[in-house]
Amino acid sequence: MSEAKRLAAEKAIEYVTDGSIVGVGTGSTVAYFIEALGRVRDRIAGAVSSSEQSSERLRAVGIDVLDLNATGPLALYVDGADECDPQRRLIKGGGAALTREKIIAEASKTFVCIVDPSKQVDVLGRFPLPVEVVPMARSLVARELIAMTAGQPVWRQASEGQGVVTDNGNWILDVHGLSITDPVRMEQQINQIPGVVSVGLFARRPADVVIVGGEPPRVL
Ligand SMILES: O=C[C@H](O)[C@H](O)[C@H](O)COP(=O)(O)O
Repeated sequence: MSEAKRLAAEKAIEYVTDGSIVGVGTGSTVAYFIEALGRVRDRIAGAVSSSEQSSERLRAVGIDVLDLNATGPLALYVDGADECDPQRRLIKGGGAALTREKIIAEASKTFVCIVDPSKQVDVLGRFPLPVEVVPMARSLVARELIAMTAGQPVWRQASEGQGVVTDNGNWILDVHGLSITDPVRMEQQINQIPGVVSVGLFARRPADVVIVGGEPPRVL
């Protein structure tokens, strides 16, 4: 699948406009995009990054990483996804970067999502849905998620008893066993639980364009 990821990432370069600041997501597909963006770095004014990992990769290819508070709205955001439905609604956060990704998606005029064909589904939910939570609310949020969704929340751990810590200092619950027939509603409901920082459903603000890597790439 890495060739499909690379093909999707390279196609996304066509959406980059001269002199712009590009929003950049996180993950293995985005790593190919950063590589490609590095080759055209003289055409752009810099990037806003959704994670420490991507910031490092961007700097390594000679791209300035800027603060979203200083840039204003962005023309373009390019990011991967864990799942994508036919309406371009997404599950994201497999790399724990969902909150910053949601912020950059909201700040951007055009959100281009780059995926390999394995990410396409008819109904979201096969991939466990990530929810970023304030650590003290982990159990509370897990109970509320069970009551609300009938799914099974699992605390994402780096090792036994050690939660994976997001770039924002929080923890992740991955909700298994969902079949998300109304993603907009589920996104709204989960966002209302006290202690939830954000949920990895991108339905209220779906991608504008999805590029599925292949020979040739398909644009949805
Ligand atoms: O938190 C991580 C992001 O949402 C990624 O975009 C997502 O997990 C897809 O990653 P990958 O391109 O590595 O499959």
